[in-house]
Amino acid sequence: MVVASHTQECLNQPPSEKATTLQLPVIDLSCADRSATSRLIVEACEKYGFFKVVNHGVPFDAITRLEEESLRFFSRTGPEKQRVGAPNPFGYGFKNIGFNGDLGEVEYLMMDGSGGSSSPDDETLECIPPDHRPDNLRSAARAYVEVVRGVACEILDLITLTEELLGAPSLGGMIRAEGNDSVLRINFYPANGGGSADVRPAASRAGGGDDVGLGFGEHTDPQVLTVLTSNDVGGLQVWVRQEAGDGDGDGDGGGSGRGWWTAVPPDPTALWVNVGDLLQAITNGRFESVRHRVVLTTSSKPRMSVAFFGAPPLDTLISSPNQLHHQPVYRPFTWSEYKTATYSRKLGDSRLHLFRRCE
Ligand SMILES: O=C(O)CCC(=O)C(=O)O
Ligand SMILES: [Fe+2]
Repeated sequence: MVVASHTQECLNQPPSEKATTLQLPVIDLSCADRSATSRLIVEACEKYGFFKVVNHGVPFDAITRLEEESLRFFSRTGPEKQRVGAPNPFGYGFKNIGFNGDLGEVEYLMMDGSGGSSSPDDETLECIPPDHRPDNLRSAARAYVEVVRGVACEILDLITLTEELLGAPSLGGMIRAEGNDSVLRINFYPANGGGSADVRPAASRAGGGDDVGLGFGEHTDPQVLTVLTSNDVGGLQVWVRQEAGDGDGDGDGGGSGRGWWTAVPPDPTALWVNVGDLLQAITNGRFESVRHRVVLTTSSKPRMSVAFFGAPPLDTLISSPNQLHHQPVYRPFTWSEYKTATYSRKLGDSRLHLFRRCE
């Protein structure tokens, strides 16, 4: 999938095309019929690469505690926040998303999401004076990772119940494995896109739109699966391919292929799941990793989101089971190789095509 990078030019500029609204799939994880749930998840992954999860079992308290502690952290002064170190890989970043010049109106914290007993960011924190250490935030993040990782594994286990994947190596096992490379990212987008509502360009105001800038540029997540939660401030948009949706937009807004940017209505009680690039490769392209972005609005409240990115240990070989292909689309590769390819490119750049087999 070719993904256009719109990020650079768009800092503080709302994207020109408007998002449509569309009913996105909702999965009830408490449903006792696991095969029916499995079918619904597979259908959602094939059609949208994205779905909402309700009755997921993550206690609302765990989410609100993490949000409150995160808000406390992001309310500190810039120099205080920077004391936790740059996000390399764990730490605090702002405006620069990643290492290759991508910019967004976002502050973020990268934390270990592996659920392992000793976490690499413990060492990073050793050098920070105790009164600057976000200890409460870290314990809230650990508690949250514990449960959200379980949800990610359950969803992956449900996917492997489908006939074609029966007998394939367990997808959930990849994220449960000792040494899994999962991470937690807490995003904080300023109210009013970081300025007053009047920062909107005239064209946007004339159109009656309330978008004020780009929080997080268009991209796909490189890992297996992302589980996202946010507060009640919207901004997330997903790209729905024309074959999947019945959107009423003009259908050629961004990236490759025809489709629509679709606004995801915020729901702090729900989780949202994105198919990542690795899952696209494992399913031989049957699932498509979803392109998404965050467009800031005139909300007087900051948007906060917490993304759990489920990833296997670095040396895990990514390949699709025989049942899923006559012709494998991608050559086998390790997560480590893929990660290197991802982090040496820009946020919106296409990466999976580098791993396609030569025809
Ligand atoms: O803030 C959001 O809703 C999305 C963030 C995101 O896409 C990411 O952290 O990869
Ligand atoms: Fe993302």
